[in-house]
Amino acid sequence: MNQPLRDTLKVEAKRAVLVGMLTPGQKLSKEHALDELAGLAETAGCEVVGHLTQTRDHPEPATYLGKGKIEELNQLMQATDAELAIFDNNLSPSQGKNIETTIKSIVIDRSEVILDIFATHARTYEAKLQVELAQLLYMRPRLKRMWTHLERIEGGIGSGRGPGEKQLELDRRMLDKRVSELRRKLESVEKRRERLVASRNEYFTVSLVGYTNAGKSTLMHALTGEDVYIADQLFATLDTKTRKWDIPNWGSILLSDTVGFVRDLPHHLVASFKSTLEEALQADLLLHVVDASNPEAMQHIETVESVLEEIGAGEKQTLLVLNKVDRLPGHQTPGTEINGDDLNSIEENSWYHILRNKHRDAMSVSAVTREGVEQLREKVVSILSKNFHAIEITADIGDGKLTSVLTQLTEVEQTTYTNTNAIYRCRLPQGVIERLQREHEIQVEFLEEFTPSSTDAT
Ligand SMILES: Nc1nc2c(ncn2[C@@H]2O[C@H](COP(=O)(O)OP(=O)(O)OP(=O)(O)O)[C@@H](O)[C@H]2O)c(=O)[nH]1
Ligand SMILES: [Mg+2]
Repeated sequence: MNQPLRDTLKVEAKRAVLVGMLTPGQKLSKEHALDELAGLAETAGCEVVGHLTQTRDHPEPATYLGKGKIEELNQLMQATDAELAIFDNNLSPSQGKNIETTIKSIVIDRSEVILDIFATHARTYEAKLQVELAQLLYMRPRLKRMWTHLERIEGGIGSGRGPGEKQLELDRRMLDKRVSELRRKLESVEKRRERLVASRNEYFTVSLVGYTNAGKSTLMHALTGEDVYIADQLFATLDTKTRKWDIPNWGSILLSDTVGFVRDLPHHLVASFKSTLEEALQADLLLHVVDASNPEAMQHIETVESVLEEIGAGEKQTLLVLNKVDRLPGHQTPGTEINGDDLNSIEENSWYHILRNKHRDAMSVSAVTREGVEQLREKVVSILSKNFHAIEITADIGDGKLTSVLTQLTEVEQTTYTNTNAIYRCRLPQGVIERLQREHEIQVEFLEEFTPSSTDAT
């Protein structure tokens, strides 16, 4: 129905010039400022044929870059035979339009590239709905410009004057209709997922979160041995995947892999993916995976923390995992134990040392060589175990399901029966206790030894 419109968001193999602005607060050097955008553009299928940066205090309101720089961009586009200019920041609809008018080529911004990658990588029904919704919401204020793209592609329908207002109005209405349809469909998928999540409540849950390409899926594979999709590309994983992680003599954890984050994630995308992420964020613990071999690691951590904040998971218990230590300059001891302070071989003053000093509780691992993976496993177990409370559960004797859930979750230390009730003594984390209370008719009493001493003397 709105096929032609969606097509204009497709980046496809195109020769592209990357454009960025260096503002005073920016920590990146001029040479590396556009590295990430290049990665995004290539993942989207573009061929990068040129770079252009401008150092300025503030963007120009109408055209983002200064007038002279736009002219320079124009010349560079011609010299490199580029069809597309990709801006590293997000452009307002009118900035995009103004620049396009001047350079007479398609202009896209960071959001558009990310949306395009998401659209290509979406596999599940839900992810596809989420991406389409985000794309339509992004397009809505830019419809007029999308039409000009289309005209150019199809050789100028409407003799360059753009579509009539009537056509635009029709498109807008069509788009709004599709948006509400998508929202409705997503709602019903979400309800179905909520039921699924509820049925998993017997297990402890841990979620892997982090910047795109940090190695979340690789770590998931290293921990669970299950096959997952791993690729050296941005946003390889879009759908939350959950695998069982068995820990011998302890129990099982459900480990979820999630979509990666990136700086300036399009707002609509965060909103669309919020429900998928929320599911993962119900977890008892988050493992925040960082590519410690990337000089940008510190900024990546900040980005991830602010997205977590935005989706209401800022306060969640989180363990930082510094991954890819095998790639650190000076690293040379595969197979040996590493736990932070032993990494003397790694250059002093490197960003890795700064990272370690700032995050002393972080675990260092390599998901590829598996160094530190065993220690990570122990740490996760010890964190989860620390949350345990000693409790006494009184339940109806007829609740057989509760007995089987409890024996899966924990070792029941003592079971006694009265005529009507079964009383279990065991240890469980707070989150699990709350879930059991929601799902079963039970009374829970916290036993002295593990709860902080009560002021209420009985
Ligand atoms: N050298 C090295 N490479 C790693 C390590 N962990 C992951 N990689 C590589 O990093 C790339 C990205 O890994 P993924 O596991 O797909 O990363 P991800 O965080 O799941 O990425 P997205 O799904 O795109 O968000 C792949 O090429 C991996 O092989 C590691 O510990 N050491
Ligand atoms: Mg992944």
